[in-house]
Amino acid sequence: MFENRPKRDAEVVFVGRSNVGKSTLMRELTGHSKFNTGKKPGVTREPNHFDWAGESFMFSDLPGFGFMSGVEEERREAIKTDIVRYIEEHADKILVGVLVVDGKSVVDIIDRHTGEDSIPHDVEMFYFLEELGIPTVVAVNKMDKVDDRDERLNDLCDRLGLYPPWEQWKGDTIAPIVAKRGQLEPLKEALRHHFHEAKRDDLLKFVK
Ligand SMILES: Nc1nc2c(ncn2[C@@H]2O[C@H](COP(=O)(O)OP(=O)(O)OP(=O)(O)O)[C@@H](O)[C@H]2O)c(=O)[nH]1
Ligand SMILES: [Mg+2]
Repeated sequence: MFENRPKRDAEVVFVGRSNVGKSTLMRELTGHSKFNTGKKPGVTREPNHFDWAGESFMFSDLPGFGFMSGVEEERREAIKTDIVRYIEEHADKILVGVLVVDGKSVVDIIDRHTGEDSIPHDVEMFYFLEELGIPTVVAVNKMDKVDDRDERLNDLCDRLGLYPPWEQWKGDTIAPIVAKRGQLEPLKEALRHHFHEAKRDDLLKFVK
């Protein structure tokens, strides 16, 4: 599983539920249209790596996790296990993990899945990246559909254990974007911040 990974020493991975716009985001970020996007969740089943000849860097769009209509529970669990293994295995190469969420629905989904002994996928993935010591940016996508912007973003911070107001996390952790329209500057800014922190200013050109 996931054996098509090019050998690169620096990588940014995109993770998130199915249909949140990961592939759209990759397409906009790289200016490349090879990524399949679609209305139907579960479009991406294998990682999509975007690398450059002669460069040590790549972006990787990992498959979506969580509910996908028409995909069996067992298959969904297998995809999630593969994602977790992939990240663990390549943690030393992963400079930044980008958790992509749908700004309109993420808080409701988190609240719906928070139980006595269950933790929602998005929150779990955020903590998982943190535990591995991978700097994490939450790309809050589809902000074009959100009216109560500040309230939504503050609620999301609260659910992720980040002390509100959300503005405190701007620039490194919380990045509201509209991938569909190429409005990605907050995410690019956060990526530049983390590249710089990792002493990889040579990579800034990929997020200009
Ligand atoms: N309103 C709105 N829709 C968006 C935005 N970005 C992506 N979409 C739409 O969301 C749907 C899913 O986009 P994808 O990029 O395929 O999502 P994905 O996360 O790669 O999905 P999987 O491959 O199933 O994991 C598409 O219909 C996109 O056009 C956005 O910023 N705003
Ligand atoms: Mg996709």
